[in-house]
Amino acid sequence: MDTLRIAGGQVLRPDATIEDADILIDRDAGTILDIGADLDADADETLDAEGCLVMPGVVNAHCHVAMTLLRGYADDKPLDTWLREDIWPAEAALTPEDVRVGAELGLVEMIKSGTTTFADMYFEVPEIVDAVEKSGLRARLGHGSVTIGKDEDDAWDDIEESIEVAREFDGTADGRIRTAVMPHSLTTVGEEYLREAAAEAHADDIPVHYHANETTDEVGPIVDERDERPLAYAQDLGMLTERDFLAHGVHVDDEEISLLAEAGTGVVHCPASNMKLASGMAPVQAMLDAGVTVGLGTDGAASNNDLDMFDEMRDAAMLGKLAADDASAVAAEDVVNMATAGSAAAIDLPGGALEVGGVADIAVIDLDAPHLTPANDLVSHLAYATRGSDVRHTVCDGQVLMRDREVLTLDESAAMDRAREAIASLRERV
Ligand SMILES: N[C@@H](CCSC[C@H]1O[C@@H](n2cnc3c(=O)[nH]cnc32)[C@H](O)[C@@H]1O)C(=O)O
Ligand SMILES: [Zn+2]
Repeated sequence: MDTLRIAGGQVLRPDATIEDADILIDRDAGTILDIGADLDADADETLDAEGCLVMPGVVNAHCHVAMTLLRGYADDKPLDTWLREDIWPAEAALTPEDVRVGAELGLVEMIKSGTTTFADMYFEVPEIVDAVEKSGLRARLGHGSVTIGKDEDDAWDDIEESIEVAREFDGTADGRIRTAVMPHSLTTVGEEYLREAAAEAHADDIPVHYHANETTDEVGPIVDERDERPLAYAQDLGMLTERDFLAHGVHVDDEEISLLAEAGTGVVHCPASNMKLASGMAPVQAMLDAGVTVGLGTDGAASNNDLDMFDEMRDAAMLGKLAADDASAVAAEDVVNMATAGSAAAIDLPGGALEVGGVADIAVIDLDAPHLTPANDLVSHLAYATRGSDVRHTVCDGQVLMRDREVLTLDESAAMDRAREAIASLRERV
């Protein structure tokens, strides 16, 4: 058996306690063999974790990873205007190669900041699949479909593509890639298309992922036209089941929160994007209290503007308190849980906890930094003080993706060079 040992660190356990322990990993199976003191010194490879906190790899449960190319491309506008005036015209000019370049840059950024798993909605998905396969990360990928403004044939083609892509790539990259059917949102995709997408996805046991209740501009028309809240509409469409997950859930009322809790549908909270686009404050504590599965996501780098999930944890804690008008709301342990086990549960992928027999998806945080000193409470530090750049090693599925801050599976400087070239050429075309 080929083994990897992570030695000498402090390990964050699923109950948020911290234990001095080594971790021994079966690299062939990609799973954790043991967690404890003085494990096998003869392991095939050892990662030093002296002075480090060893935690589950972070799970970014909602992203558009190739949007790294559009980082800083258009800022300081609300969602609808930002998409229509800037983002959609730029995206219309992206080539498959551009998406590949943007995705690789984003994957490097994720690996460097301790993210081992993510969920992604974009287009040119085969390029993203290839990049994820090469990167060693775990992901749930899908093609985002929009039908408004399209004739019927084009609209059905876009929905078909989402279904086909989900079927074709589910289980690829040795099972690290799973998929979802991804109609963009309840307002940008028409009713008959949503119904069909959900039925086709569920017929193959594939989840549906979409944006919902992100802005009041999006909720208003649904309520006016249908005299029902968006999530009641989603339930009627068959896309509010236990396997489905939605992004944002900012403007949800108490009845919708109950619907989510009863249905077991995951909600991915994206606090930075919600603040930047001034979309609103999600009632995260209320959702947690109701028993909703809540995960955490960055959304795309054009509305964030990075893919650092440690930033996101801090934002979630801060915004959650403001939204609840309660400093005890969305506490440190809650956000760490949201970014790990909560996200993994929402997108239904393994990971989010360090347990014997579980997947070896791990981030090792270097605690030897002024902003992490003194170590009064390491869970507090993860939520409030740690930065993605504090990550020293990243392991996914038992493979070392970054060792001593060097990314091993992708070429970091080449990814940056290619992104610079791609955006220069895009700016000439748009
Ligand atoms: N096939 C679609 C693309 C859908 S992919 C997912 C889309 O979500 C967009 N997006 C990024 N962030 C957000 C957000 O916060 N809310 C809604 N859409 C977003 C992103 O720019 C991308 O166009 C088309 O015809 O353009
Ligand atoms: Zn999004």
